Amino acid sequence: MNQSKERRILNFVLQNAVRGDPCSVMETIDKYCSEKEWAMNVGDVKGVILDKTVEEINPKVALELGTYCGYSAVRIARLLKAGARLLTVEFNPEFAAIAKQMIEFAGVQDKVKLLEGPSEVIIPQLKKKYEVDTLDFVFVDHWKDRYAPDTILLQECSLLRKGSVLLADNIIFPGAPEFVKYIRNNPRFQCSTYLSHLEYMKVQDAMEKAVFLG
Ligand SMILES: Cc1ncnc2c1ncn2[C@@H]1O[C@H](/C=C/CNC(=O)c2cc(-c3ccc(F)cc3)cc(O)c2O)C[C@H]1O
Ligand SMILES: [Mg+2]
Repeated sequence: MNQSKERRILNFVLQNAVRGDPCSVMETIDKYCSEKEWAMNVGDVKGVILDKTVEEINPKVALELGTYCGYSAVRIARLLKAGARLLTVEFNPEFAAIAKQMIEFAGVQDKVKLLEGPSEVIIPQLKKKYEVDTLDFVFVDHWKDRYAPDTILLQECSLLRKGSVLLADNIIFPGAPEFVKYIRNNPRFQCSTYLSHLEYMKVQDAMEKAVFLG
């Protein structure tokens, strides 16, 4: 059975990146996806916005929705301080298996817990099953029509506290119009938009930062 693109990306990393070096893994994925096969990683341009946001917050507990191949999980985890952790959610078993290997190869597995399943099932389990009190940071990068319902679900599950920060990818391309409408008109969130470029392309994209006001 022929290999998937995601499997080819992982193999390229295993053969060309430096084991235990997160930056090497990120650079290798970015090289493959800009030169050989495009893939929907947050990438090196928007990745800098993600880095700056994580460094500013210095989260103890971070959540990612949409692991895919693990590129942003590695990107976020490399910046987490000792004792901090990233929970990342992925419901496609093939992607989860690839991401797991990517995260282990990068050497950040002690900071990352990959939770396999749909976000609408995992989010309500975070407090009891995964011992989360509240989330300091949430990177939203899964199916775009899930951004708004999951933001509402996070609030319903009391997982956000005053100052919790959401960062959502792809606000322009492919776009998440319901989410943008919901979050920008919601007095409980302070929003800002970071204009950027779609991963590996000259196309414009943006990320939305939303601070929960409690
Ligand atoms: C609800 C739920 N629960 C758990 N995992 C979930 C989930 N919904 C998706 N996922 C998982 O996240 C990943 C999905 C991410 C969705 N991201 C995208 O669809 C996406 C698409 C593009 C894009 C841009 C230009 C184009 F021409 C074409 C596509 C760019 C991006 O940065 C993206 O994140 C993989 C999927 O299995
Ligand atoms: Mg994205």
